Amino acid sequence: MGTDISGFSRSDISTVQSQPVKKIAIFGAGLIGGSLALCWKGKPGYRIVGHSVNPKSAEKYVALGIVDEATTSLEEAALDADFLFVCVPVSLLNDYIDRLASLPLKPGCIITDVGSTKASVVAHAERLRLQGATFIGGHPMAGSERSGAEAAKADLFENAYYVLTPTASTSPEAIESLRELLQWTRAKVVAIDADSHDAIVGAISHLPHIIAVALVNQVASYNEANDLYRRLAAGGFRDITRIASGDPIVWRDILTNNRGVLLGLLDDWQREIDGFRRLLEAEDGEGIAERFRAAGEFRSQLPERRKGMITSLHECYVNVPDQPGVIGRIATELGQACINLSNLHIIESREDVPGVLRLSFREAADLERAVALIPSLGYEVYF
Ligand SMILES: NC(=O)C1=CN([C@@H]2O[C@H](COP(=O)(O)OP(=O)(O)OC[C@H]3O[C@@H](n4cnc5c(N)ncnc54)[C@H](O)[C@@H]3O)[C@@H](O)[C@H]2O)C=CC1
Ligand SMILES: O=C(O)C(=O)Cc1ccc(O)cc1
Repeated sequence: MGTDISGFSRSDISTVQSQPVKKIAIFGAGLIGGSLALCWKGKPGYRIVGHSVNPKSAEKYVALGIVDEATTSLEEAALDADFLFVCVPVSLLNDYIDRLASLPLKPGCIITDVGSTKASVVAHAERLRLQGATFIGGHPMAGSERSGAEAAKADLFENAYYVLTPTASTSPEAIESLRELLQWTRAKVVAIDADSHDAIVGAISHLPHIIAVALVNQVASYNEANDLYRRLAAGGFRDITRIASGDPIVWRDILTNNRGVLLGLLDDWQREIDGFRRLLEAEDGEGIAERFRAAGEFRSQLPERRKGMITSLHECYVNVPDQPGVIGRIATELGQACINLSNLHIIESREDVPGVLRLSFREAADLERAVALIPSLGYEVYF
């Protein structure tokens, strides 16, 4: 079986060529909506239509090649669509679903969303009793601290979990049809109920985002008196607080929407921290060591690294001379060696870190290959 450069096989093409083209409407093609759109864009049998309230954004979706067409008309995007993906911040989801439900949608179409919380939107859609359409809550559990259409990537969800939250009244055929479409994301699709989703994701994603932001703000306040805090924070601190750079509006909406769950989790967090305080007050070194042992044991049971919530980046620093063309050369050589660079950052101050270029990779294997290649180009690499 042959495979073409966009990754689909000839048998995929012949299967879909005989079937009518499926229209996929994406409402809000930002990081997540845009990345989903790219999973189907250019594949035979799909037409991707982007919607934005902002005409400039709609034009940008087409210019970036994320969608086949874009419109500012909700109705135009929704009409005849087989799948409608609502990819806007959580506080807007219910309103979008209300407005879509008021339109003469294609019978049998599936409306889904990508919000990071699921209970409220699923309950809202259940109450609406959609006529002829099915709503299935969805959450692709991969992302990044970046946002907007420019950050969209076709492989964002590869190997990640994609949670669907059907209810007792969702037809198995509709779930199957959405699952089939989501195969193009190469994510692992799982179905759980919305309340369990919010409890689990609250603990493994939302609480860590709160902790990261609190930690950064605590250190920022010390830094007001002494800039060394910031300058020495380039290593582990930088890594564990990466998620504090998430989009403020997206995170405002997620945290306020999952408020009930988070208040309970913060009580438990307070108890954990108070436990540490008591161990320190009692100078109980063995107690502290025991906490590290318990954490290490559970952590060693986590699944192998896969893209998911709080994916860490793999980074190295490269020392390069201040000459024109050097950065371009490194990027080109990595590209030619098929090493996927996820970000390249020029560091202004040489004092803080061992090199002036920071290269980030999503996969550890790409970092390893870059670290092996770069010295052969004549540059020192640190990681
Ligand atoms: N950021 C992440 O890593 C992840 C986010 N999500 C969820 O995906 C959804 C979208 O988030 P991102 O793609 O990260 O955000 P984004 O900021 O990249 O994209 C948001 C999209 O919504 C549109 N939008 C924003 N405000 C709007 C308004 N007032 N009216 C109409 N459209 C508006 C924007 O134009 C943009 O197209 C959110 O519900 C979020 O909870 C899910 C998984 C991961
Ligand atoms: O950047 C990271 O590692 C994240 O945790 C991204 C993320 C943010 C929100 C989600 O609902 C899912 C994933």
